Amino acid sequence: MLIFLIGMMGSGKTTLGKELAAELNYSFVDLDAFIEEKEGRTIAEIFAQQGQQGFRELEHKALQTIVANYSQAVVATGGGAPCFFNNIQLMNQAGETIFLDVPIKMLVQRLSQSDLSTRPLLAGKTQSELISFLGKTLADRRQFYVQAKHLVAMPPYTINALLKLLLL
Ligand SMILES: Nc1ncnc2c1ncn2[C@@H]1O[C@H](COP(=O)(O)OP(=O)(O)OP(=O)(O)O)[C@@H](O)[C@H]1O
Ligand SMILES: O=C(O)C1=C[C@@H](O)[C@@H](O)[C@H](O)C1
Ligand SMILES: [Mg+2]
Repeated sequence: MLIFLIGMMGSGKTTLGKELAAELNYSFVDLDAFIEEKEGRTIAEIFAQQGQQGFRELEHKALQTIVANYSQAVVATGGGAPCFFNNIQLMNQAGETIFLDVPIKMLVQRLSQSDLSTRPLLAGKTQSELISFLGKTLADRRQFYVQAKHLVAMPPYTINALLKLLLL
């Protein structure tokens, strides 16, 4: 089975995805890391050199490659991945999708403690700019995120709760 974790930057896709994959004895694939390795460039460099549109094209191709090459994996997607091309349908057809729905306040708390320079859409933003950007972005993206087959609202999540959701 392929399991895709989707949600905003800071919602815990990478953190939780690693734990879930270890629990299931599945491969763990981080879409952003997969793109960086394939390209030999960081996400920030790709944005700087090719813009967001160029990055979204690489992201779509990477997702197609993962779907074609993995059968048992937990995939932590990038925050915007479900919102471009037909990526959400692609993931829903290929496996199980879980939307990690985390309140903006908590995203801000977590992200302000992390390195924003690796996240080009957030780099250089003040705390109040971060709050308004995340609020607006989540409002735009929710229509895609809610197409996931499963929704987990609010932390704390437990691995057991996720396994139950997936009937595993
Ligand atoms: N359940 C949790 N409880 C507390 N902190 C958490 C939890 N999950 C993640 N974090 C923290 O929040 C930050 C963001 O988590 P993580 O990188 O897993 O998010 P992400 O969804 O993969 O974000 P991105 O889309 O930017 O890759 C990290 O600093 C991480 O330690
Ligand atoms: O939310 C987004 O649009 C992004 C999230 C990150 O995971 C990266 O995929 C990139 O920084 C863009
Ligand atoms: Mg991540």
